[in-house]
Amino acid sequence: MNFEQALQQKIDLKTKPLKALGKLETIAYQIAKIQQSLTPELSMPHLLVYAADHGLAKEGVSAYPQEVTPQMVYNFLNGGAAINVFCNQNHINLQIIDAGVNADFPPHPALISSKTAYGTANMLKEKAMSKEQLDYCFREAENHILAIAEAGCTIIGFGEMGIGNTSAASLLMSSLLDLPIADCTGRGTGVDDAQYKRKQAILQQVLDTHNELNSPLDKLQAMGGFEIAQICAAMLTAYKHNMIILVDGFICSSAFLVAYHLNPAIVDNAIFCHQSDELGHRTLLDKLGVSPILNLQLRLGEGTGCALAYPIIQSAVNFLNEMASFESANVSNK
Ligand SMILES: O=C(O)c1ccc[n+]([C@@H]2O[C@H](COP(=O)([O-])O)[C@@H](O)[C@H]2O)c1
Ligand SMILES: Cc1cc2nc[nH]c2cc1C
Repeated sequence: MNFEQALQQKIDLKTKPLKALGKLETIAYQIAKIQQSLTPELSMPHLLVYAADHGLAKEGVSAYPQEVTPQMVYNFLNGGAAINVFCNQNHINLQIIDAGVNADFPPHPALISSKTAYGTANMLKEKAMSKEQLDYCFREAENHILAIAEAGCTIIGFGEMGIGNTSAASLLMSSLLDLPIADCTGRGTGVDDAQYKRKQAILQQVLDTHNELNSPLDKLQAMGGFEIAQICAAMLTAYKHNMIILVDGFICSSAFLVAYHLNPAIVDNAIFCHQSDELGHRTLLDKLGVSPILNLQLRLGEGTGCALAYPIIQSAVNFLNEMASFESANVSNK
């Protein structure tokens, strides 16, 4: 019997009707396979929130002003945001990364500075970032994930904060999946009908400006954001270290999409935690052929979907490790 067969048998011989633990069985199988262990472990869960500002925000593509990005970073550091609450509840180590916010922050134990610049350039006029800035994003994220992996973390979730970043995510999705921008663009923080029409028109203009680009990295450079680039690199590095990768909502999924185009095998280690209400996320997940754990109509970001799905992932690992088998519990199997 090979490893996969032994694993499936272990799941099937638990005291339950065949397949009765549904998606928990799929998650347990995936995690055991990643770790090549019939007794997998979730150790030192981390959640990293990458924050950055976007030059395109000047075009009025968000319902909120750009200052909200640094203000929310302070909120994260003071423990007042949704992600703080859910990480505390589930004992997940939370760190905030300044990937390129348009403000300076005093040192804080939960804050890592990987500041690329004070926000990206306006991609309607030029590429969002230079090649050097993209390289910096990759170097910083790789070093950071390496340190977390070496400390013994086996499961890592990613979140983001950045006014304007649904625009970058929609552009990457449209360009990488070759879909009309209308199928990839939602209301983000909640733009009204007039702003939504304008957002779509501006994003179409950005696509037309950068339509000569072919490689995923060139698209990321032209239409991404510093937080999206660092998350993409962090996910690729987490995969290299065989970590379990928790993917949050629309923006994190767009970062994953870039990573997937660079290394499709990454999907083996990814758990999609939540289907966001942001228009386009459902299509993106369908295109990847994945099915998320939760659908709670959230459209917040911050990694909240990961933190909320974490206890379900724990339950999947725990049933595999702790539940009795038909034989050990003396229960008749058909
Ligand atoms: O994660 C999601 O699915 C999601 C969907 C809509 C909005 N957001 C959050 O809202 C911000 C981006 O929205 P916007 O309208 O400024 O592009 C950013 O801080 C995200 O974390 C997040
Ligand atoms: C208040 C606020 C909190 C957020 N958290 C993630 N994105 C956000 C956007 C806004 C506007």
